[in-house]
Amino acid sequence: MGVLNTNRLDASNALPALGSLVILVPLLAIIWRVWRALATPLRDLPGPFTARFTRLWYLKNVWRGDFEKVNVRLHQRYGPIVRIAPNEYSIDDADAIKIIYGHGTSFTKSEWYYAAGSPNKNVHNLFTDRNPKRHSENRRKVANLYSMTTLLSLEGFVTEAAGHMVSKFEGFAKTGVNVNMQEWAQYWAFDVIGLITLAKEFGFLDKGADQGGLLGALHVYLLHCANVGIYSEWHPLVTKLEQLLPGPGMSYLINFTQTQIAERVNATKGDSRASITGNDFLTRLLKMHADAPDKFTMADVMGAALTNIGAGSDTTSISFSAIMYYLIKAPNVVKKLRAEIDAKVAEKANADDIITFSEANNMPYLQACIKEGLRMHPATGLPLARVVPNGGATICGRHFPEGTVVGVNTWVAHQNKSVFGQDADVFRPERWLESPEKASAMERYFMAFGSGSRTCIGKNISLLEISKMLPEMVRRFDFELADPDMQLETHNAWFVKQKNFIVKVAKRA
Ligand code: HEM
Repeated sequence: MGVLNTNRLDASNALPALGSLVILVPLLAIIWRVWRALATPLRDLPGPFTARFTRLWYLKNVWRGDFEKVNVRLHQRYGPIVRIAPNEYSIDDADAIKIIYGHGTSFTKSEWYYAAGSPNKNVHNLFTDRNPKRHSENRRKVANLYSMTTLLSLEGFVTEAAGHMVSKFEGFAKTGVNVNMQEWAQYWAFDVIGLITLAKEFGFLDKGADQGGLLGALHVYLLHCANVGIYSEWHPLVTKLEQLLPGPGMSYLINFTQTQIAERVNATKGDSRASITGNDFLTRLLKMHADAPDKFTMADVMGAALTNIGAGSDTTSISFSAIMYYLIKAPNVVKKLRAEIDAKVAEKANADDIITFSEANNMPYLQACIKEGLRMHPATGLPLARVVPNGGATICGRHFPEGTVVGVNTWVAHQNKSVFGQDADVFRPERWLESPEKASAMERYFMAFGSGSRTCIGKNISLLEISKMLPEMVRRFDFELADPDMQLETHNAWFVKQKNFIVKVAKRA
């Protein structure tokens, strides 16, 4: 009894103490946030009011899925520097690119990137690594594989997948079904990357459907990066919770890649000479491993294969769909483009053959259309966040203390009227062909593939794929929106993906 009584006494004492804590902790948190907002030397910089005190403003707006538009509006309202979180600023200034992203700069990727990789801080990949020395060592190991010279030796795979996509679209033209362009572009992009990397299509084009829940899993991954990245200290816990979600998801991707690697290793019985005869990425990666097993481990082989497969489909399909969308909306551009393609095709020995990369590269208007589509709708839709290095840095004439996070959102950059002209919001490929000076000024602020030492390693893969696929679509088919009044809807979860880009396809009249 006595013991019971004591307990009751303890509990009644504890309650008010707990109550005080419940009030005190949030109060201290508020005081600390207000103090931090007032104490920063950047307090006069503009931005949404709540973003001064909490990252929740940024999280709420990213979660809504249209941050690229919000970000453009913020700069229209507040000017070239806008606060988007207590210690984070979005920048719109072409001169800032060299300072923040230029080769040799000491700016590092921000904590946001931690949530895009493994929660285990000892596991790194090219995209997420925030250690510049280690990143550049690892990038150097594989850079040659992504050079255009190497990739051109894989052009046969790209031709094969383009042929497959064309035959699918011939089928759609016959049956007259509505086609979700972004989805089919993603099936194609997955199968090309499968061929380039493993000499095998994943089966997306064949089946016309997601394989193994991969697309769903990538979507969850992207939602995670975009949102959890803002509170990346929660990354390990949220990752654990996500593992409880049903479906094979990312494990399908990992298992598929692992199986392909194991099959190839078994087939060649570890003898790298047998695999030298092939020329896909895996063959080359296994050869690099055989030549220097300590320097290029099997984990490096797996990492590079996974990078291709994980990063190569959303980006390429969004970009390809964007170009197609703007072409459908601009019949005059299509007319001009077709004239260029037809003239090139007339020089081919066999008009039905898929256009070669060299032919595509010699079509300036085609290249301008690709560039303009990538400008109007770049794949990434959040600021590419970097940490100001020791000693601080001056950006837009303003000193930022070390540790501040700054970034340029590609959507903001590409809508800058002082760089791209008063008609920056119009799809007009001609702007890239008007004068070399103008083109190089725009090039400086063209960030579809990022910038500097962390620029996209897969850029050449995508340009090779798109340069061959786009002219085939344009020269063989007529496209129109299934609903002529359709307003394009997108969702921004790091990548700005089209949601309702549904088209009708007909054989070219
Ligand atoms: C049109 C297609 C593509 C677009 C628009 C695109 C866009 C980008 C952008 C903007 C970055 C910089 C990100 C940052 O600074 O945070 C980037 C980096 C990267 N991309 Fe791509 N990408 C595309 C295709 C690919 C492909 C096909 C691959 C597959 C190999 C790939 C792999 C990577 C990797 C590994 C990085 C990180 C590079 C590094 O930090 O060293 N991308 N990409």
